[in-house]
Amino acid sequence: MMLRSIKSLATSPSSHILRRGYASEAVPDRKVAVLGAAGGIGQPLALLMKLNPLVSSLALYDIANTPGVAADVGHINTRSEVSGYSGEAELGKALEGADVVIIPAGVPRKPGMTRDDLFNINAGIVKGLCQAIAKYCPHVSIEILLKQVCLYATVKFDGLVKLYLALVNMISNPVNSTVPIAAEVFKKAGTYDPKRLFGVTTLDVVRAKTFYAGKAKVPVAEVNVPVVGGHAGITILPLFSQATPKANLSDAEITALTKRTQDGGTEVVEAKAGKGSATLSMAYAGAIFADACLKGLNGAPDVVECSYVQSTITELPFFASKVLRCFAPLSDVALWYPVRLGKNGVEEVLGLGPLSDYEKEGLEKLKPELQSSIEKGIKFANQ
Ligand SMILES: NC(=O)C1=CN([C@@H]2O[C@H](COP(=O)(O)OP(=O)(O)OC[C@H]3O[C@@H](n4cnc5c(N)ncnc54)[C@H](O)[C@@H]3O)[C@@H](O)[C@H]2O)C=CC1
Ligand SMILES: O=C([O-])CC(=O)C(=O)O
Repeated sequence: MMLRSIKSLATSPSSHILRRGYASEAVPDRKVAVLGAAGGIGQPLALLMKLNPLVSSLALYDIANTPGVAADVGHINTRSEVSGYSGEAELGKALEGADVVIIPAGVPRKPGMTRDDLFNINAGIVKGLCQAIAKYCPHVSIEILLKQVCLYATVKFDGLVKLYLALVNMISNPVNSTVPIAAEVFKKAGTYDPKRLFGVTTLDVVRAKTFYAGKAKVPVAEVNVPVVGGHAGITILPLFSQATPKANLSDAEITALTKRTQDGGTEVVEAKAGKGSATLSMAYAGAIFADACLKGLNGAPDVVECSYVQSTITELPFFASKVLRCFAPLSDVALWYPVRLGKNGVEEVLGLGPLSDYEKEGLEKLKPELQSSIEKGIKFANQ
């Protein structure tokens, strides 16, 4: 069987396909689009993506101010070519041919607000952007099956044309609802592939690692902590019982670490006192997750990150957990847990592993809130 994937828009000119050819197999061309690129997260994220050698083309889109950000970041002497796109009329150009689309567009919290308080504004923003992604970001993949070689060297081919969407990294809050909104929009457009839609919960992992290292007095670079569930308050469930390196922390210390991880976003919102929420640490976390997606697309083995994806790990349709580097279909429920990433997006949604009694209790407590946020997103998208 000869299998060849031609990544390109159906509407793209053939020169585009050639430009994205296979001459440099080791580091393929990859286009990353950032939507909301002129914002508090968008700007440092644009900088970090410009520093990523896996990116060959960086498209920066916002409703305003992107030309300046693109000119600034574009002067950095790294591999990628940078282009800025401003206003809805340019959204299509920003998205065309993108392999990874990162969405930090929308309003951030102010003190006293929950992430869900952002729903009314951000749900509409995310819906509109996802409609554009569904329109401009499918890649055509042609699988050619070598059917038969007979005596006279007659060769028969069977072609199978498939549509694949770019990998979508959703940062905009409330993530617990914006990911289901995106899923519904893609379903309506006929472009939904659960392996290719991710809620970015990496910042929860980043925080859990930092707080654990401080408390356990272990080198932060060596720390691993899975964080599962969702991305708001008690739906964020760090699994400190699985943290490595192991440390002998008391129940009270684990409870305090859990609460601090769950309230990490609020800690920043309050410290910024009305000037927004986490931007720098979020840009860092977003860059880590996008890098994992690019590595997965490029075929690197064993790329595992936590992400909020469609999942069957629990009865909830979306759930965050570990994902193995890949992009294959999950099933009907989402919960945030580790996923393995690969050429197609999610290759495998990894299980939760053994939970402590405290974590089991946390898991049961988070389900009603997460379920209702998922339903709210689905309802909005179908109005
Ligand atoms: N997933 C996570 O862990 C985190 C998520 N967030 C969320 O990220 C979002 C962005 O936060 P910030 O960058 O601090 O906000 P910001 O207000 O500084 O930037 C948002 C940007 O989005 C742009 N924008 C608004 N509507 C748009 C549209 N239709 N198309 C494209 N761009 C549009 C704005 O012009 C602005 O430049 C918020 O919803 C925030 O809650 C923030 C931190 C962590
Ligand atoms: O707390 C917020 O509003 C922003 C966010 O999601 C985070 O920092 O985790």
